[in-house]
Amino acid sequence: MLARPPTPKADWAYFCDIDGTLVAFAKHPDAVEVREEARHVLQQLFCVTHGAVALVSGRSLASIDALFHLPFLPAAGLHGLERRDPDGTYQRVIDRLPGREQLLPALSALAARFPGLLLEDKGIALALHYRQAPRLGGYLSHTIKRLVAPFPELTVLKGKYVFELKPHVANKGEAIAAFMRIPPFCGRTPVFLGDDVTDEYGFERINQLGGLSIKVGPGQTLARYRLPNIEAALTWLQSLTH
Ligand SMILES: O=P(O)(O)OC[C@H]1O[C@H](O[C@H]2O[C@H](CO)[C@@H](O)[C@H](O)[C@H]2O)[C@H](O)[C@@H](O)[C@@H]1O
Ligand SMILES: [Mg+2]
Repeated sequence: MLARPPTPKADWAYFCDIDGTLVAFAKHPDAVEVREEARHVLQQLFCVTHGAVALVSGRSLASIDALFHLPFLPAAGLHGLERRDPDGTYQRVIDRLPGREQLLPALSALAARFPGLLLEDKGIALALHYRQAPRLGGYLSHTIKRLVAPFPELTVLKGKYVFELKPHVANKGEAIAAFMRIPPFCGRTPVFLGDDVTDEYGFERINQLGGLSIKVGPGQTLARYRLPNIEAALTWLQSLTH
């Protein structure tokens, strides 16, 4: 049983996952609703911490900006493959997805074959969603394993009703570590809130850095603290800004 995290402090650095942590799941990636409360809490955190807050997501930066409309906010997209630093500089760890020419048509064909599957083309990462066809999980796992076998540079992340294919050169933990090397993050205690298996890289790195790893929702985790749901995560973050 994991404890609730202690009261947040203004001199910590805050890293937040998006889907399942700040925003409730929807049937389609574009159908999520970002509550004004979530935008507000990020803006307030940004002010109170003098900019030491970043979103760390599997979504692309373009998708993050389309959802939150906070283009000044530091963010890591695509599980750390791309980053917007506090000075606004855009960084990409890699320019192309190895095997994209083979994988995109193969996954498109798969998505076209089964109703309920959705292929999200994120450029240097691909996500095959099966939230609306959950019984296909086992079959997709085998099929995708076979498709990526010729590309050892790739990792398959199994998220919530999604298989994400990405180069293994980056992950959320490395993205957090990169932010922690630069102002205004450096020298602070890092905090990371996440809900999914893909956030475990972040929790592991936060633990190494002596920070606070916070799992939002149920499930096995390396995180040292837990908050039961999105509501509790927002309330916890808000308690710093009041
Ligand atoms: O790292 P996160 O910020 O949690 O993003 C993870 C993935 O989130 C999105 O997919 C998930 O949310 C969708 C909308 O609720 C849902 O339909 C899907 O089943 C979930 O897996 C996003 O589409 C992905 O690109 C992110 O990697
Ligand atoms: Mg998430």
